[in-house]
Amino acid sequence: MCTGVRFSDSKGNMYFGRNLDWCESYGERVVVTPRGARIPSPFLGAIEPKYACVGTAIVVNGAPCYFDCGNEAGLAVGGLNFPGYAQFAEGPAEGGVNLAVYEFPLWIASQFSTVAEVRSALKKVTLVAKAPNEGYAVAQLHWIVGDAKESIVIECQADGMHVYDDDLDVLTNQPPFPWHAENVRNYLHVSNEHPEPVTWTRDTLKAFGTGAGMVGFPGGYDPASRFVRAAYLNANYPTEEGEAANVTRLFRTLEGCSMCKGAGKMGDGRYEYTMFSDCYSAASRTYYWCTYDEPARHSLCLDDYDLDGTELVTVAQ
Ligand SMILES: C[C@H](CCC(=O)NCCS(=O)(=O)O)[C@H]1CC[C@H]2[C@@H]3[C@H](O)C[C@@H]4C[C@H](O)CC[C@]4(C)[C@H]3C[C@H](O)[C@]12C
Repeated sequence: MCTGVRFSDSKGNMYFGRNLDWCESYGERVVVTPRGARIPSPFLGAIEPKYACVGTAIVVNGAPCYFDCGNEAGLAVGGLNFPGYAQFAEGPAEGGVNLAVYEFPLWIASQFSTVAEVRSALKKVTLVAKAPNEGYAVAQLHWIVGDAKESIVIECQADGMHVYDDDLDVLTNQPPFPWHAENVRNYLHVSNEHPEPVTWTRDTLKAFGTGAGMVGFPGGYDPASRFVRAAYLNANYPTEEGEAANVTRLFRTLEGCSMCKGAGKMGDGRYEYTMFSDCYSAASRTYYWCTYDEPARHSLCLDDYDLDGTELVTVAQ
């Protein structure tokens, strides 16, 4: 499963990241798309970036198929599994903007600078069930898109595209986002306060220790439990100053939702675990990541690259 999180620091700088929970690698890399790149697109002809972006992707026939990415203007997007609900158009619609599912994150990050712009542009978009080539399936995803101010969730189902304001700034997996937003209301009693002693009959009861107000906090790896955990941790993390502390905040929040090998099997018997975690810092235009086997963080700063270049830059993850 996957978990995505967004927040802004006290100066209004966005941090956006995700856990990639899965069982196998696709040979993904960290990929920079500069403004001068011309990305082949099945329905548009080419995507011409207005903004350079960086994220984790596979590159198929010159097209970066991003799992998630952030751009130089401070907008970021992540795709998370949504099987059983995701449904895309069989073919392109007449008029409007037709996009293959795999190019959606690139299109968002390369064309827009704010969530408001994306929300408005989506009115004309049809997402078409098209894979990058015959070697891949169409990914069954929904997406979280964030900027310095807000985030939205985009879900395409049998009845069309839904765009939800995400006032919790988190996303996990199925069922649809409105269900998770309601389910969180079951956890209003969960609190970080240390409970005062109470008297029941003639007994005075004292808390065992820190976390006593969190009994009932869901600990599972299922999407609903991770959604509640991510929303609670994101809402309660104390304000931090500076890039390093805020990057740590993002990674620690994700860690609170991460999956350890052995704990949960997929339907086909393989273990699912947090293969990598990442964080895009809009202020420094830096993409940070770490993997399951190597938890030390790596980073790539967009400013270190020629953002007017024409070639994709690919870095081992
Ligand atoms: C599996 C990943 C999502 C992880 C997740 O949410 N798991 C949930 C598990 S569960 O169902 O809820 O059990 C998704 C996120 C991005 C996806 C990839 C990206 O969309 C890029 C290409 C797109 C191609 O169509 C398929 C391969 C692919 C390389 C995708 C493979 C896979 O679907 C990825 C890696």
